[in-house]
Amino acid sequence: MPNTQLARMDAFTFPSYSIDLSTGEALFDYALTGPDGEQRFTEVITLPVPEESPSDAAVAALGRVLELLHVVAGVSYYKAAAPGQLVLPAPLGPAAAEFVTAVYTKGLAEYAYRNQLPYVLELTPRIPDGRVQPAAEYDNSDRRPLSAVGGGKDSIVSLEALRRAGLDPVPFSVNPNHVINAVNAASGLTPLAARRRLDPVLFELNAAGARNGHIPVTAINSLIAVATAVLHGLGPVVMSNERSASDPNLIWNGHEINHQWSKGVEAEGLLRAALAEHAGLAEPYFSLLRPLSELHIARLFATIDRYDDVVTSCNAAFKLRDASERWCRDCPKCRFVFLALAPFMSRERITHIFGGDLLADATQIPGYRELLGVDGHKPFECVGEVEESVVALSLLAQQPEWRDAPVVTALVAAVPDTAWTTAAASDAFTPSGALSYVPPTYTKALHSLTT
Ligand SMILES: CC(=O)N[C@H]1[C@@H](OP(=O)(O)OP(=O)(O)OC[C@H]2O[C@@H](n3ccc(=O)[nH]c3=O)[C@H](O)[C@@H]2O)O[C@H](CO)[C@@H](O)[C@@H]1O[C@H](C)C(=O)N[C@@H](C)C(=O)N[C@@H](CCC(=O)O)C(=O)O
Ligand SMILES: Nc1ncnc2c1ncn2[C@@H]1O[C@H](COP(=O)(O)OP(=O)(O)OP(=O)(O)O)[C@@H](O)[C@H]1O
Repeated sequence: MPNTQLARMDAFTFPSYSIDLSTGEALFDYALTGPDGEQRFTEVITLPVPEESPSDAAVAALGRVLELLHVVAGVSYYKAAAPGQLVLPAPLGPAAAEFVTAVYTKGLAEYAYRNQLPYVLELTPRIPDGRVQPAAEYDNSDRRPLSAVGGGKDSIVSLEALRRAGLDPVPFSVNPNHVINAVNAASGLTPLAARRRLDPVLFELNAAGARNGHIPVTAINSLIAVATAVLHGLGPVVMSNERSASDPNLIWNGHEINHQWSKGVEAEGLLRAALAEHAGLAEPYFSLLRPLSELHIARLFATIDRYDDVVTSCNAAFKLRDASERWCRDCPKCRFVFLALAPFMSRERITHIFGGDLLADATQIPGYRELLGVDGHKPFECVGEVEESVVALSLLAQQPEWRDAPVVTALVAAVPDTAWTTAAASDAFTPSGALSYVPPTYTKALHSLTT
């Protein structure tokens, strides 16, 4: 379909979804519609099939979770045209409606900013009239947790914390790649995996110049994880989203633009409320690491060495095509994670993990200046706060092994005095008492690593 026709699309709809419980395959249909006709899409999400048939209560709760997933996974296709009308398939209660609205506005905020589409930030979904049948309560909070694994340091810290606390986690990933498979193998735990296949038509439209940009992928992966937990009779989904994920990159037209919005605490609270209201789930989902800074998580990761040969946080390794083998060593995320880990491990160990020493490479200085707030705004990537980077630098500047590294000396000279003052008073290693949804049973898991 030519882009001129896509540009005239005026509505996005959700024709149908279905699931085959014998294969775990769910089909989610979408349509962009306009005066020139419609463009249909089908996304295929395949859940792992449990050995034992799920109970009727689990099947009922699963159906409700999939209704939310159907709507949320539509963001990938909506963004190809960004029409003004978002026409939801069925009535929703207030909490589910608030969550869905936030996914399409706040979750697409970076996309709206980069494509200069301010109306996306104000989208109000059209919700069919009618009352939603209240969901039966489904309490699986005392079962084994499903722990999302992304292959990076954060999910490894959660997995080990849960294991040490005797909570017997089941690792879970969507489309596990070689990195995630290697992390799971290093854990020695038996994982579950779901598959997600975007409609290939989307890639054709992208190649032809359709609108494109970042989507709130964690919201999609989270709902797939919750669906898997329900289908397998497992307990809460445990994420590894840190406290700085809630902080925006910039403000645009009065709106916060946050690359990591669906990893943030607002999204977590909205998703929990939507799942309680729409699917009856009592304790479906939380982030174990929410009270911690990235720097604190890095310090905890340094105490665990069984994953050194496999851990990879670089997003380039997670591309659908042309993925890098492990760390690319030249992106904001590689720079930040190296800086955050370096104060807590030997130069030899970190060079082994990354396959190189970023702080010995002067070409990295401009990228580090952004992370330290000397130039530009916080990059659109999963990186910690400027303050955390300055605290890490201040620790390195005191260590004989690191203080003369070319990047460290250049950055120490570049950082303004005010930043050092702020870093000196930083609470980077004090778990935050602010909003967190970690239930009491799981607080001990966090304590097992932080104390
Ligand atoms: C790996 C990565 O960072 N991808 C982002 C990149 O996409 P790119 O085209 O370079 O590669 P692919 O990921 O292979 O995607 C190909 C196209 O497919 C579309 N698409 C992909 C996944 C999806 O769920 N929906 C889609 O529509 C899209 O059109 C791609 O062009 O740039 C894209 C545009 O900015 C980003 O959208 C890609 O991000 C992925 C969705 C992704 O998985 N990114 C995570 C690594 C990521 O950024 N995580 C954030 C958390 C953000 C959140 O709120 O959840 C983080 O860790 O901070
Ligand atoms: N493919 C995936 N399947 C399921 N969950 C995922 C996947 N990728 C990431 N996640 C989860 O999403 C959340 C955010 O991912 P993120 O990439 O920030 O974490 P990470 O890989 O654990 O650590 P790091 O920040 O070091 O990369 C984490 O809870 C992670 O476990």
